[in-house]
Amino acid sequence: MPPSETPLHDGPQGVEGQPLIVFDQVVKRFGDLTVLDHLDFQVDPGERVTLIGPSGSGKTTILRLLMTLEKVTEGHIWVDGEPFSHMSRGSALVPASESYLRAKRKRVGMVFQQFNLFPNMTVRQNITEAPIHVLGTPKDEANERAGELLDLVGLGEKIDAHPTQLSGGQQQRVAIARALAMQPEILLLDEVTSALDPELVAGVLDVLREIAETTDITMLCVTHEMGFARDVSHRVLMFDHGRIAEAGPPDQIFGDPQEERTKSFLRSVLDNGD
Ligand SMILES: Nc1ncnc2c1ncn2[C@@H]1O[C@H](COP(=O)(O)OP(=O)(O)OP(=O)(O)O)[C@@H](O)[C@H]1O
Repeated sequence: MPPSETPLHDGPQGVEGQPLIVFDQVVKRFGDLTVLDHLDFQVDPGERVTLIGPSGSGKTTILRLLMTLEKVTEGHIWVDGEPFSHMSRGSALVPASESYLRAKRKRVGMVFQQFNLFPNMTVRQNITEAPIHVLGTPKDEANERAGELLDLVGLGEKIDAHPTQLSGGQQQRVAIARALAMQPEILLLDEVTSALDPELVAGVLDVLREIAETTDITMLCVTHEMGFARDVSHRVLMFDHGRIAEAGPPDQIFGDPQEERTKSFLRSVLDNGD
């Protein structure tokens, strides 16, 4: 799916043919450190985008902004034509309030490197907690959906287990099911296999491949798993110092990169055996 050519300037309107996510001149600073530097990019509905680039180039910060865990320093983020980092007040955009962000956050699911499951809850409770308490889903319906999602990630028989009884790969598959239980339009994946023993990586990637193939969820994925990125993404963005150094379909970025920074980054990843 090609990236949308829709211009940014009239304010995206959330109609068919418009991008789902727009970063418009986004700057993110932590103190004196500029992590994202007037960043512009767009993601279409259903598009799967992989973010690659050296450590510290700002990839995780992009996901955290979309999860509303960070706030932009300058610029704007739009989702489905509506302000995401800000909210409208009359004709002006003002910084978003916590309640506004909480409502927006429901559209986005994130899976982290560390699985972050609640250790005192069963697998079922981990998955149904947010749908019941945030979305108001009836308990029976949430339980039924938890069972379906656990089947999808191949863990149907673990519904009453506790996270400590599961391997890292199984915990991460539960974390994927938990993110999907909120029925997000956007799924953010941040190095989801980095904390796993090598033999557990393939099982998690297979689950994500299946989700990519069988749903139209929009995915933004930070990963060093280049084979996976090549298989599932429509587009790869190579970041360097908070800007996009190169962007294109995976065959081009991995097979025929144009920028020296992309070439040296890919060489370093391959040298590390990833
Ligand atoms: N809360 C924070 N406070 C201060 N500095 C931060 C904070 N979060 C991130 N940074 C800094 O911002 C820079 C970009 O971090 P980010 O995690 O987005 O990079 P990354 O490209 O995802 O790197 P990696 O591949 O190592 O995860 C880093 O220098 C990091 O130390």
